[in-house]
Formats: sequence, C-alpha cells, structure tokens
Amino acid sequence: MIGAAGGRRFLSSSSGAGWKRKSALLDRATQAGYGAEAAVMRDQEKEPYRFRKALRVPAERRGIEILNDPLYNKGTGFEEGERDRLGLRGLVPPAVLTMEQQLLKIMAAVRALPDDLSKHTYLTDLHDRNATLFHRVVVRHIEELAPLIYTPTVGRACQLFETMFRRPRGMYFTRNDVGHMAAMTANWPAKDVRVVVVTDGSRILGLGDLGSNGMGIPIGKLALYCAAGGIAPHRVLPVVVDVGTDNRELLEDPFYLGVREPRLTGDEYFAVVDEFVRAIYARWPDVLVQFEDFSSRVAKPLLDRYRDHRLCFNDDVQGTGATVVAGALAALRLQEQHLRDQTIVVCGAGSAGVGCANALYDAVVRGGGLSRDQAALNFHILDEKGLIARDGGDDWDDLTRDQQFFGSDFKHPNLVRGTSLVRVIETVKPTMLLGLTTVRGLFDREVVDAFSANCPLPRPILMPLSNPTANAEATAKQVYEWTDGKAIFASGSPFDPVTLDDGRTLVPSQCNNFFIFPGLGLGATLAKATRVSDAMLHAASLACAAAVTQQELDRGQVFPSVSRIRDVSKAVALAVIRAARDEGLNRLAPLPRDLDAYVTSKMYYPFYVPLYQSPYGS
Ligand SMILES: O=C([O-])CC(=O)C(=O)O
Ligand SMILES: [Mg+2]
Repeated sequence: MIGAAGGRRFLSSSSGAGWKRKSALLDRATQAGYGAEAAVMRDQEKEPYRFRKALRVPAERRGIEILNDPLYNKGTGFEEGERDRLGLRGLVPPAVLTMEQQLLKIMAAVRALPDDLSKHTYLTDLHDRNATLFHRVVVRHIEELAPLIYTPTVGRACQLFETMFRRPRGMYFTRNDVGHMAAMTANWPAKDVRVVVVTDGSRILGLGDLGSNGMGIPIGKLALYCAAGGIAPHRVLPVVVDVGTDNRELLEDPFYLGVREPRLTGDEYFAVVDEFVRAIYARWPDVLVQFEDFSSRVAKPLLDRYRDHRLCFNDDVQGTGATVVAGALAALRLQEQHLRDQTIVVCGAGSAGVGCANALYDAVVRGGGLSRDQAALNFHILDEKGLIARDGGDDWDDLTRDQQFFGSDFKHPNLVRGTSLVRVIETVKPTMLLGLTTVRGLFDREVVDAFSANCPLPRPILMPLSNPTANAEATAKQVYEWTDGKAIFASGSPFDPVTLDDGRTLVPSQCNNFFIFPGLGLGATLAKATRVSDAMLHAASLACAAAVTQQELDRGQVFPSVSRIRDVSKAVALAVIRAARDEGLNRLAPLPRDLDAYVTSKMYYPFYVPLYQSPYGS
C-alpha cells in the first residue's frame, strides 16, 4: 500500500524559517509541475502540507487496476507521463484536468442534485473511486459537506444502508466469526492502520438499533478523521461488530445485510467484543480504537473493560462529554463566569447524558474551589421518569452507579425521584440545560420559558444535543424566538442562522464531537499514547474552547466555525500530546522540540503526487 513513498519532506508554518523553507519547496514544487497545486496551497489555503516527491505503485498493479484503486486513482487527473508509465494511455479520456478543475466539477455536480441523500450518494461514489479528490473536496468545503457525509444525512443513509449499498468499505466481524478474528485482520490490506472506529449498531445516533446498517457511522466518522484530523485514508478502518439485531423490521427485511439473529447479550456478547479487540491490537499494536454508538447498556461496561490498558475511548461518552465541556467553557468566557458556579440540568441518563455530566463534573473539580461533594450538588440528571434522586422512588437499586452518583444528596422537598423537568428548573434555577434524550421537542415553550425566567445568568445556555436534526430537543429558531435571542444555543446537528423579527441574525453553534475526536485521535496516535486519560480529554476541551475567536464569541458562537476544523483538530492534538507527556503516557519520547511543526508535518493533506511503477512490488 501507500507508504513506500519516495523521499519525504515536510514544512512548518510556525516559524519564519519554516515559512522560508516552505516557500523554497513550493518553488521546487512549481518547477516540478505542481504549478496549480502550489499556487492553491500558497494563495488560498495557506495549508502547510507534507511534500511527497512520488509514490510507488506495486509492480503487479497496472492500467485498469490503478484506476480501480481509490487510493491511487486520479481519474482525468493523470498527467501524460504517468499515463505512459502506468499503462493508462487510452484508458482515460484525453483531457488532463487539474485537481482544481476536478474539484469545481464535483462541487457543481453536488450542488445540482435535488436532495441531501442524493448528494451523500454522489460523494460516497467519489470516495469509492478517488479518495484523494474526495478528501480534497471535503477539506475545502467542509462546512457545506460535513452535514452530507456525516450528521445528519448519515443517519438517513444508515436507515437505507442496504438499498444504498454499492461497494464494501471497512470490515465486519460477526458472532459467526468467533475463532477466526485474528486471521481475518490479515484480510485487510493496509499494514499501518492507526484508527479504528467500531460500532455494534445498537444505538445509531438517536435512531436506535440499526444492526449492521450502522456501518455508515464509522465510515462518516473516519472521513472526518482524514479531512479534519489529518489521518491518511489508508490508515483508517471502519468496523461493525455484528452480534445480531433486536430491530424486528430488520430481522424481517429480506434485504437486510447483517446477521439475522437477535442480539447476543451478557457474557456471550462480551466474549465476541473481547476477541475482536484482541485481534485488532494483535495486528496493529499502536492503533486507537474509537467505540461509537453502542447502546447505553454496554457502552460504559465496554469502556471500563478496556480503557486502562488499551488505547481507546468511547466517543459518545467521552468525546461528547469533552465537547460539551468545551462549549460550556466558551459560553462562560462570553459571560465572564466560572464553571464551578453553574447549576447544570442534564436530560437523558443514557451513556451520553451521564458521560456529559461526568465530564463537566471532572472539569469543575479540576478547576478547583469546590470539594468533590459540593461539585456533585451542582448537577441534576433526569431520565424518562423525571429527576434521578434517592428519595421518593423505589427503583434506586436498578440504577447504575454512574446514574446514582448525582442523585444521592439533595436536601429539598421538591427534589425527589420523578420530579418533572419544569419543576426541577423552577427549584434549582439552572444556568445550563442539556438534552441527550433523543426526544424531539422535549424543550418546549413551557420548559424554555421556565429556564429563561429562572436563570440567573444574562444568557441561559441551552444545548439540545440529540442527533440527527429531527431528534433535537428544540430547534435554534424556537429557542431564539422564545428567549428573544438571549439564549446561547448549541446543538448536536447543525442548524442554519436565524433572523429574528427585529432584524438580528443569530448564529447557532454546532456542539458535535467532531470538534474533539479527530484531534484527540491525531494527538493520541502521534504521541503513541498507551491509553486515553481523563486529563487528555480535559486538555482537548480546553484547546477547543480556546480555539473560539473573539469574533465568533461576539456573534454568540461557543464553538469555532466548522470551516476552521483542521486548525481546531491540530490545537486539540497538541494539547492531547502534552497532556499525555505530563502523565508519562507518551511512548514518543522525548517529544520533538518544535511540536507544532511536527504535528503539522504529520497531518495528511490530500493532493496528487506523481505515481511511479515499482519494479520490486509494494
Ligand atoms: O455522530 C454524531 O454526530 C454525534 C454522535 O456521536 C452521536 O450522536 O452519536
Ligand atoms: Mg455517536
């Protein structure tokens, strides 16, 4: 595979000398025939990149086979010399397009399509035939394309996965593969996988159990790892661990592509995941495994099983948690407030809700000034029955230890098990209200009015985080209209800016874990960290919050604009590497003196390099 690249050079943007070297190399690049690319890099992107002189294609791969490999294919982008060298003459149309021309063509085609699902399909096809161009297009137009290749459109794509299926991507490890998984990893062609995103399909976004059709999620997450986090496409592996499904419709659907059996549970379930985990780390010992969209029943138990001795994290529990902390810190910076003084109500006691509460609690304790017990009193968590509290209920023992943690010690007659959301709000007067329930419209007028009327902050902080858009607890328009534009709004799925009757236009933030996971993965793998610690996650939150510019804050945004996501990922990666070093978890030691330049140099940037045929094989 790729990796047998010729002499590599990289460039840094961090110092004057770096820029000089960069200019010199760009000049050489221009002379070497990269004119358009070099100009684009210099004038439009200012994107430091790794300059690869050439890439060797395995000798056995020629002509059509190169066109059929999305990692090598350039379509009409093959230059004349390459067409001769690689046996392509006559196999592609005569015109030679620059990457820029191809990009314009792709964007025109995407924009001409009538709906988001068709656009998703078009982009998936591009991904399948020319990965370099796909990622270039995504990098350049991330704000427009992230909602198409990722949340929210990816949710619909998962629901329709079987009918939309064209070409496999990633790997499936099923309950029927027990005993074979270690051998199966050898079927994946890439030697150097750095990041695996795995789901068991049991809780895809807020859409429930979609079984094997959940594959769309690891694929979408990893597309962002490449475009936003600078991990090269041949270093990522999307996975479904298919233990069956409890979705009756899928079980009865003749076209369902997964294992048509009820889900495994208990020890049998954990044995399958254990074997998968052992197999993955046996083939790729330094890989980072991101657990994604596992149901609350298993998400935390799996995390606890592996987190101390494997490089892994759960994106919904820890990634979303770290993202919410980042948003909270930025929202408080805007109002010159401290996190320790906030009263926080979290709706939803699944793994994501509890994960967010835990991450915020951890941030309060790290911030100092409150004892652990005092800090816990600032949190109130509700599940579908209402407030979680020890008093007044008979289901205390059925709750998990994590759920019980924030409900033990209220000394207020109103705060008993099952107290309604509005009553909780009127009693505790929260400053932050988070929704992780998947219940559309839960934050209705009554809730938002009560929240806004009782909130001691000038700007109440409201985060309906459930995905995709249709599951959001409230829309941006509703919240801004009901609070007269006062609320700070951040949602899991994107919403368009809202113009109020008085002419003010307000820009909602997207509080999505894509601000954390690509940079966390980049940092953790570059540091060769032995595990992902709470301190690394907290450092990621701080870096993300610090990346919000004053201009963005002034517009009411508490997350950076999505167009800057590569910069944010880099800042997150740097913070994660330093945090790993502080705890002695880095095996990349000592860290490079100019860490910034090092991370920059390691970030994949999609552009074509000349291909040569290797006489020696790959
Ligand atoms: O995928 C997303 O957009 C965020 C996420 O992890 C989820 O909702 O499960
Ligand atoms: Mg998720």
